[in-house]
Amino acid sequence: MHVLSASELRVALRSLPGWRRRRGRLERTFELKDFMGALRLVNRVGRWAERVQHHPDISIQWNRVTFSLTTHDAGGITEKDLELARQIDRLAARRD
Ligand SMILES: C[C@H](O)[C@H](O)[C@H]1CNC2=NC(N)=NC(=O)C2=N1
Repeated sequence: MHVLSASELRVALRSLPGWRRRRGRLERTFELKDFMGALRLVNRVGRWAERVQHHPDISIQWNRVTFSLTTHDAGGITEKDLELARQIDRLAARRD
C-alpha cells in the first residue's frame, strides 16, 4: 500500500473539504447536537470501519468527535484513509 506524498495529499484534500493533515494524519472534527449524537456517529463509523477493516483513531469531547486517519500497516496516509474519510463524510451527513 503506497503512502501518499505531500503533493498527492494536497491534491486529494481539495476534494475533501473539512479534512486537514495534522501530525501525519488526516483529521476532521464534527460537532453534534450532544453527547448521544456524538456516540451515534461514532457507532455508525465504527460499524463501517469494522466492515472494511480500516479503523480511525477517535476522540470524543462531549458533542465533538475527531476522526484521525492513518494506515498503521503502511506507516502513513494511504488511499484507504482517503476512502474512509469520504465514507465518514457520507455517514455524518445522514440525519437519522
Ligand atoms: C488484519 C487487519 O485487517 C489489519 O490489522 C487492519 C485493521 N485496521 C487497520 N486500520 C488502520 N487505520 N490501519 C491499518 O493498518 C489497519 N490494519
